[in-house]
Amino acid sequence: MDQWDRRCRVATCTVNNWALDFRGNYERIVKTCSEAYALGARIRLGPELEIPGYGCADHFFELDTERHSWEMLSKLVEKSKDWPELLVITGIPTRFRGLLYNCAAALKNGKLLFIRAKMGLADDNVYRESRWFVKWTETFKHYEMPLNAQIHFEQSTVPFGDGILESSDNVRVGFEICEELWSSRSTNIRLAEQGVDIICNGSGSHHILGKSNYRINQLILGSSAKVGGVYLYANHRGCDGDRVYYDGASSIAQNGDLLAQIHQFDIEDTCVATAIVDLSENSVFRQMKSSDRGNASDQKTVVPIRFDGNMAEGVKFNQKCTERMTNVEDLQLSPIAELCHGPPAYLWTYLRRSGMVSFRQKLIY
Ligand SMILES: NC(=O)CC[C@H](N)C(=O)O
Repeated sequence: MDQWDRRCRVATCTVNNWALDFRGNYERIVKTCSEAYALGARIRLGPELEIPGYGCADHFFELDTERHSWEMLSKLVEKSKDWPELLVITGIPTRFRGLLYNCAAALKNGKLLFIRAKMGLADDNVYRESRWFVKWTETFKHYEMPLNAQIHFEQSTVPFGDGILESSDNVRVGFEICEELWSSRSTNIRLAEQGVDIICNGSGSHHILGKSNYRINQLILGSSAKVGGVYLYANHRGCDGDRVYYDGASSIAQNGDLLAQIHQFDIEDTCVATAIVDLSENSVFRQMKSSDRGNASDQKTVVPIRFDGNMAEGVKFNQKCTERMTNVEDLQLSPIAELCHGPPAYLWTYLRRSGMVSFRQKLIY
């Protein structure tokens, strides 16, 4: 049974992580978690495969990539005791039954809660995910996965697969990893049918002219306007391990409204955005659509993975919910503005990653 005051501060972030920079990536993740926590957030979402970096390419064939990622995850789980009320969602490759999955990991206050495996891989355009990963196919099914005893955790197993998390105060958190949103069978539909309050999408989505606006306006806002709920989207920024450029624009939406969006082409290493959302608004929004209520009532009830701690607390009684953004024009660039801001941002991150001090460009031919 829902409680009445269900306001909660949620956080998303853009992180300029680099393929195989395990320590640096860990530090950036810790920085964003600390910032989100200091701002009073109860959940912090990071981008896809955030721990090793999205663009590790054939390094995903090397066991060292998994091993160092899991070493960092173990450190992060320990570190999460510094933010006891914060649910941290990060990204990590995980081997289960001998197969490698692209996963989101959920952890809180020293405990690894769930490893959610990606259910639709990206192989179009510059993406080659099925070269390294397999997709998880068992909808809303998860298994107890034994943890590697060589890496320190205070627990010996963790649920692995597909599922929904539920806090002590019944806030439901679900996962839709990057490509799953782009697919016509988007996961957010069945998450909403299970009453999920907060949908987390950690992504590794690269820049193409106009793509960012499509991603936010058509996919994130379009989906959230259809199925309702809070949508947290986090994307990388920078070059990662590839020649492509990831263009951030991490955002927070609720019931079709944009509440926060991190700038597409900033050059900071990390950015955090938060919003105060009233989760009761999700119920009101969904209650209004009888067709979807009918669809939802047809579905079998999924037993959630419960975790300790309240999500809908910490917002003071006089703090208002974040209002819908009205200055989207400043954030959602025109194609000309994207052409002006994109290449300098790309050159900056490329220069920084290469360790050089400048570019040499012949001006006279
Ligand atoms: N990493 C992914 O799953 C990429 C998904 C999607 N095709 C995009 O370009 O953003």
